[in-house]
Amino acid sequence: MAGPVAPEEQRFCLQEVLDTFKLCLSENEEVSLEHYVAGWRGLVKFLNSLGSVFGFISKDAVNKIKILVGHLDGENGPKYVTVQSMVKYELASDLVDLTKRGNHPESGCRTLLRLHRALRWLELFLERLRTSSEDSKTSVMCAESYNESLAQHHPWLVRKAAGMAFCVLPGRPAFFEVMNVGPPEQVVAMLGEALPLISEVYQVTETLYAQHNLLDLP
Ligand SMILES: CCCCCCCCCCCCC/C=C/[C@@H](O)[C@H](COP(=O)(O)O)NC(=O)CCCCCCCCCCCCCCC
Repeated sequence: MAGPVAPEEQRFCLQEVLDTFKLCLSENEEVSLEHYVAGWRGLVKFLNSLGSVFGFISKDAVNKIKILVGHLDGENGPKYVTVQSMVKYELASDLVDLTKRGNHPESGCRTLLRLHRALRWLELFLERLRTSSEDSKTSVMCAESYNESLAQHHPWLVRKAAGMAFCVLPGRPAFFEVMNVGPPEQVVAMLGEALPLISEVYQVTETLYAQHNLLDLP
């Protein structure tokens, strides 16, 4: 017998979230900020479903999402339609602190950069999950991915706290279950489809930021 239907937010499926990253890229390789933010919202929901230990991480992500939504919904919203237009607009209008923190601590450029770096972590972690075996440890895969990416931008205390949170990640079977995609083979297949799209969004943003020397924004 089928159980009671879970409320909408508990039934979400990671595939839908990863699919939003597909919507991010337009034909001319521009990254839609609205879809980018929607992708992150879904990931945060997933993170929250893993437990309150991850609260400090999701809180920071939510803050960043809010800042970007504020720009999107603000009076200059049309300038924030794509990451490309945002970069162009904020640089041309001197709205970015380029070398040290100053008058623009909430620029779209520096805020998105934080999520962009986290997207690299996601790419590395999902690739490890995809190629993992039944007895692989999610905590180890997560820590390795973090050390190769985000950790390089975090101070000691944040790295320590993140490392502690990783330890309580559920094991691979339970983790796959929370993803709510289906049996492990299906999770692996879904990841195989989603990953190239996530990498592409990452690469396009990375190239854009590199071209404008924005990869180290304070
Ligand atoms: C599944 C386990 C999830 C582990 C998440 C790994 C990422 C660990 C990041 C730890 C960040 C700690 C919070 C503090 C961050 C800030 O200091 C720091 C710098 O900001 P600032 O320059 O404004 O000060 N912020 C950041 O680097 C942004 C972090 C954003 C992290 C978002 C992580 C979302 C994770 C989504 C999980 C989805 C997993 C899906 C897998 C199937």
